[in-house]
Amino acid sequence: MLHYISSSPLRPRFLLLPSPPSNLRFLTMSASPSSSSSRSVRGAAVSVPSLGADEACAVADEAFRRYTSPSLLRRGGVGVAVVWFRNDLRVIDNEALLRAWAASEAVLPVYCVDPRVFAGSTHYFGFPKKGALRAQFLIECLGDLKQSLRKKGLDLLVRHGKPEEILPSIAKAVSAHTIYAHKETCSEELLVERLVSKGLEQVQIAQGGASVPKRPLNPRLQLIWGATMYHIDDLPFPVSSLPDVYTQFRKAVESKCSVRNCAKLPTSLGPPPSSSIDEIGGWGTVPTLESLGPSVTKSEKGMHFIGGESAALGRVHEYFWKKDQLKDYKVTRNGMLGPDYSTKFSPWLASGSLSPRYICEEVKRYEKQRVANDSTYWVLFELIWRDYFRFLSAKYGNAIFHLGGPRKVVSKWSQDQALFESWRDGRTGYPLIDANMRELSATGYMSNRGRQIVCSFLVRDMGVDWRMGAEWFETCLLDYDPASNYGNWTYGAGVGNDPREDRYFSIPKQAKSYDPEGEYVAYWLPELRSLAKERRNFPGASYIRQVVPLKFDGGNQRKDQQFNRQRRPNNVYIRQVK
Ligand SMILES: Cc1cc2nc3c(=O)[nH]c(=O)nc-3n(C[C@H](O)[C@H](O)[C@H](O)COP(=O)(O)OP(=O)(O)OC[C@H]3O[C@@H](n4cnc5c(N)ncnc54)[C@H](O)[C@@H]3O)c2cc1C
Ligand SMILES: Nc1ncnc2c1ncn2[C@@H]1O[C@H](COP(=O)(O)OP(=O)(O)OP(=O)(O)O)[C@@H](O)[C@H]1O
Repeated sequence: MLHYISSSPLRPRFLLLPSPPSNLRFLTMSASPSSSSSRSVRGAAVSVPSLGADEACAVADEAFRRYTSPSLLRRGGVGVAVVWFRNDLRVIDNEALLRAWAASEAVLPVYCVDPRVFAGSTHYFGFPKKGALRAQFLIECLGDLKQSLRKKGLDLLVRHGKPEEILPSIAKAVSAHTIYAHKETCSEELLVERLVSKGLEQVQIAQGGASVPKRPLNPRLQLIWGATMYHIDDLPFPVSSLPDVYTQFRKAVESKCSVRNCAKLPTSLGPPPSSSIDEIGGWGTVPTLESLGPSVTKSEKGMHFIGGESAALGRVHEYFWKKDQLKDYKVTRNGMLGPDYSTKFSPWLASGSLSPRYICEEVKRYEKQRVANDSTYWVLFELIWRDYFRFLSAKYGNAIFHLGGPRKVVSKWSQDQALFESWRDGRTGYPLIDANMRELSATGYMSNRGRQIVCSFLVRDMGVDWRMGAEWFETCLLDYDPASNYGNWTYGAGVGNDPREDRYFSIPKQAKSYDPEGEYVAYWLPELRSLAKERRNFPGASYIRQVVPLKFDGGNQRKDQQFNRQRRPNNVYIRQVK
């Protein structure tokens, strides 16, 4: 049984900044694939994926064809089933959608633009719950989902409001017997599941068919697991006994479970219950730029991620097959600059536009057709990390959001606003930190290497409450996912479930290893470009004054640097120096 604890009070605050339709963005933002990496290094922004419109459509169509299998599927249900889309904005390998289809004669897909998700504030520090870039990415996901559902004989009903208010009334209007949705694991989402269930208890629908008694029934909420590569039911232990060491978890699942196949699609998922759609006010529209507020200023640098399942399928195709990057992933994955050092699948995984099982099947296909090596395996290794954090969130419940983390570690933290703001805005005086934080604000993305470094700096060198960093990431990240975000932050802060995951990242050492020529910092901080390459990460007095000294300076600190000793934060313990 997953745990439920009440959610935070709502502090509504709309931050939804819409965008042009995704098909338009394919046209306006496409770049020649071969030039994308070098262009990003020189300056211009690149779209991810960087496929032209025709190519993107062809790739998505081909994937849909491969995952359509009319002969294997049977539809034996009656009446109407509703699909409540949440963080599963895809058609391929969407088990909730498929189950609804199999158990009904008509399917109604619904998405609720929930003010708690699109607006409101983060729990402790009141940052915007969803930054404009992620809101925009999600709008694109919804637009694409609507189009894909239409191609499959359905459509997407879009309503603004809370699911627990919308879904019961829709279920009543269309006489739905079941609402299918994917199960979540964190308390905010679990609360909504409970409220929807409760709301449905108040609804009575008459049963159809001559052979069944006419006693009215409540529609029910059927929750399905679908967020991870390994299915929760296939784990060799109950989630409550999940190992606290990642390697133990990984070895157990790799040796004892297999990844289930992606669910295949029928040729058509239709029809929708069209007769009742007019009665409930029509299909509604995906929020647009005009309807939802001011536009977001697009960064002229870095990556522009395109939302939606079609773009996700395009990125898998581009990274694995077209650019043939998969075979080198393990070597390149610690990079920071350009679109191709890592897969960039995370924004689509977080919105559910991409199934991790689809990635797994594409890895296997690549291994058969091209090459199988450490790199091809390593993408799966990383996806197991993602699974692990998701299962940990089910095991530990709200403890992953608490200051002491799952281990209830007691230590002193500062909530110094000025220090935090210098970190948030990329003004710490450390180019590696500032460049990463500026990339995050400008694009909604930061490399895994960057995330580890800025996390370590905030919690170790500044001694600032790690939840401030985690909540800022929650605001900004396109790939924000509560389990992965708070899971990684608890590790970085040394309060995670595994006491050994407690590391200090030395900035001079990281700069030398991962940005030896200062290309990354000079990209985001152009004022450093004129310096000699080896000085870009160590600019001394020619750059902003450093707001705190480093705990360990790796022997690279210049003697003439001025530190503001008053600001030196409370000590946090450090177990390892990396
Ligand atoms: C402080 C911090 C916060 C983070 N917050 C998030 C978050 O909110 N959402 C999120 O998806 N990832 C988060 N990560 C993990 C990781 O940084 C991103 O998943 C990764 O950078 C995404 O880029 P990519 O898709 O190119 O990754 P790749 O290197 O190509 O990896 C492939 C996939 O593996 C998964 N993965 C890789 N590393 C991790 C990891 N450490 N934890 C969980 N999954 C992983 C992701 O799904 C990723 O898309 C965080 C890491 C840190 C250190
Ligand atoms: N998906 C999520 N994303 C971000 N934060 C979440 C998510 N799910 C839960 N949380 C946050 O975790 C918080 C931790 O809950 P907590 O145990 O603190 O309970 P609480 O009722 O909020 O009590 P308190 O006010 O004492 O913190 C939740 O209130 C919620 O804001």
